[in-house]
Amino acid sequence: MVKTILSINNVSKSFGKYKAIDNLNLSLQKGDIYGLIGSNGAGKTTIMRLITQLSPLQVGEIKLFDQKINQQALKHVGSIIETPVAFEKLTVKQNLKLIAIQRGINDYDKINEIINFVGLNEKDNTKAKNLSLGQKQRLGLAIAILPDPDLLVLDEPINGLDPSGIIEFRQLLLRLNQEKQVTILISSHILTELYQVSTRFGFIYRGQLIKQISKDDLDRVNQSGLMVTVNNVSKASQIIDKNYSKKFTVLNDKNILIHSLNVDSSELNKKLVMNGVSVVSITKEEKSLEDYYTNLIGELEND
Ligand SMILES: Nc1ncnc2c1ncn2[C@@H]1O[C@H](COP(=O)(O)OP(=O)(O)OP(=O)(O)O)[C@@H](O)[C@H]1O
Repeated sequence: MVKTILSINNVSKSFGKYKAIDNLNLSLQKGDIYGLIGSNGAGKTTIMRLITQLSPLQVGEIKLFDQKINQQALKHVGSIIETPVAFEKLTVKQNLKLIAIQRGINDYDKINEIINFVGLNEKDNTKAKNLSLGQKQRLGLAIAILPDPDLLVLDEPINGLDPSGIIEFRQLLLRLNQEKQVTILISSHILTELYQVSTRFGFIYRGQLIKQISKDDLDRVNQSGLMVTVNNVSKASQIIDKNYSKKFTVLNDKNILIHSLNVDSSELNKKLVMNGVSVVSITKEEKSLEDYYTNLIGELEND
């Protein structure tokens, strides 16, 4: 059964006369890794601050685990929003102990388990202020997951990480999601990375959710077809036209794009070669999340 973890209903938020969030509706189902995408100032952090009650709700309703947000429900939410929350003068272990005391967690073995999980075992006695940026992000994640949250809210958690740090952080998130069934709301401007972790995407534009799409649907929409590279496009296009009832576009003197992936490329290859066309390649042409986002925003800004 699909279980709704978070639902944001008709939420608006203004700062003075400026409407930062405008009648937003969004929901997360259990197991989602929901990637929140939008340009600078679109409203992503504001949404996350409203969910975690760092910012008071003005209009609309937010439900966590099917109840109105309250302190009890928030105990099941971990977050990294803006700066990580560690105390600089405390060590990694002391920071986690403090959170354990605050949250009434008596099982101190769990602290070591989490330190291992986020890969800070060699730094457990290092003060937070002496950690590298990536290690600080890991400590932030450790603090967020110590209370075993059902929902993690992560605002640009991979900012500033080096390439291997990004890969490790991604693996941590996927493990949390798959092994501990944690639902995750995550924002990032690194769309290639967001694409790799997310199961659904929400696009925020000027405080509004302008589009929501699952990864499967995105992949379907983004598969733009088969790119056929040949030495003779006019002959090749006649063969394609004669044998396939598919739309295609001759892009230049070497390339033809067939607007479908539902074509057997080895059969096509054989037909072309048998008719004297020499085939350089036939490749699947897929667009990226970034292409999708750029198109979406481009359409809005040209309206
Ligand atoms: N406390 C505040 N007072 C006044 N304006 C605010 C406040 N917090 C946010 N805003 C405004 O609300 C809008 C949304 O900001 P928000 O931080 O949510 O954007 P964002 O999508 O997270 O952007 P970024 O990708 O740059 O982090 C911005 O125009 C911002 O200036």
